[in-house]
Amino acid sequence: MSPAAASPADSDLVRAARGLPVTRTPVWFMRQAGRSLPEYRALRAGTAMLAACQDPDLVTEITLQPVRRHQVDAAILFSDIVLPLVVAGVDIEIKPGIGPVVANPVRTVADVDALPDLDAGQLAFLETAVRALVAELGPTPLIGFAGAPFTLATYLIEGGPSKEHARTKAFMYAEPEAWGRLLERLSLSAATFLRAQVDAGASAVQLFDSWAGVLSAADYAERVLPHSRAVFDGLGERDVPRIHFGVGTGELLPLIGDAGADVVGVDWRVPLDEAARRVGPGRSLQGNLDPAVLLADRDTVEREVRRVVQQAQAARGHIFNLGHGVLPDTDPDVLTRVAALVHELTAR
Ligand SMILES: Cc1c2[nH]c(c1CCC(=O)O)Cc1[nH]c(c(CCC(=O)O)c1C)Cc1[nH]c(c(CCC(=O)O)c1C)Cc1[nH]c(c(C)c1CCC(=O)O)C2
Repeated sequence: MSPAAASPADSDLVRAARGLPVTRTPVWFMRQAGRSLPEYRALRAGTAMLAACQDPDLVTEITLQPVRRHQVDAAILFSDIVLPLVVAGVDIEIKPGIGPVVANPVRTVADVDALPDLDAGQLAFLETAVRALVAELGPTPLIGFAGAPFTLATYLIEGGPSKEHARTKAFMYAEPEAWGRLLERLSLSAATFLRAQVDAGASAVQLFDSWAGVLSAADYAERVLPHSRAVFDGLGERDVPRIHFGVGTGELLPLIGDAGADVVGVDWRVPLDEAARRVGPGRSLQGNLDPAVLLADRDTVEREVRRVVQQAQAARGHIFNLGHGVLPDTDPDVLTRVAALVHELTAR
């Protein structure tokens, strides 16, 4: 929570994303809502993940839990990257400890053409949740999000989580036209999903291209980036900062920015001073504490937080975050301490 901000548009998160002066470095954590919190586990008990994501009361409460507990500077909508597909009618289940599993993976050109499209009219539950959240959050911004076309394609084609994404790449090389159509359709549904959140009051958006780091820069630039750019372009004139994140994207950092981001999310592999050089001027950075560091002793956590804050001085603006999501075994008190430490170290 930014004590000085009167509105989310004037919050430290939005200001840092735009490279404007802040009262202190804003902090939030990817996967801040979720299994690290006992109050989340209690609330979720007996409700399937994707059902919870479509229940406005549960979405609102789960989204607020980490904001209350950790005093972070932003809420992120409780949802999932596969939700637009699920709402459109694709048979997907999120299996605990595994991730999204697709009943009928996309393996042929005909499978691509048979995918249902998302209609904005199917997102009333989402608008209800976002409006309730914005009212509850006051000056604290809500981050809306969507999965980027490539990362969604990996789940659709592999049928579930995968390490190498070999089937995905094989389809990309063997069926370039159908690949282009698939990513185009996924970009349309991601844009519809983001517009619904922003129009209901979200103050920033993050596009998760979690698995883009498995691609070469050349393939990413030619076969993926135009579709991620189309998602951001689909926001039109909506004046909210755009955060773009992937894991293992060290070689892609300049391109991740070029796709239309105000803020480039960086994992723990590239220090933020080096990331600032790769991303270039005109963009802020988000990251990049290794989530595994939170499992280490207190002194290590503090040293690593200080290092991230120090290296971030090379960036136009900095949003403190982890390099990827909170690990389920993380002690939530450590997250609370990290948020407080970042605030203390960076108070202007
Ligand atoms: C790749 C991806 C997915 N989902 C998401 C991504 C991109 C971010 C990343 O790279 O981690 C995005 C996501 N998923 C979730 C959020 C909520 C907001 C937040 O607090 O960050 C966000 C932003 C909730 C969730 N999404 C999921 C959970 C856990 C489900 C549960 O609590 O049972 C949560 C809280 C399930 C999920 N959904 C997905 C995976 C890999 C998993 C984990 C499976 C597991 O470990 O159980 C797909």
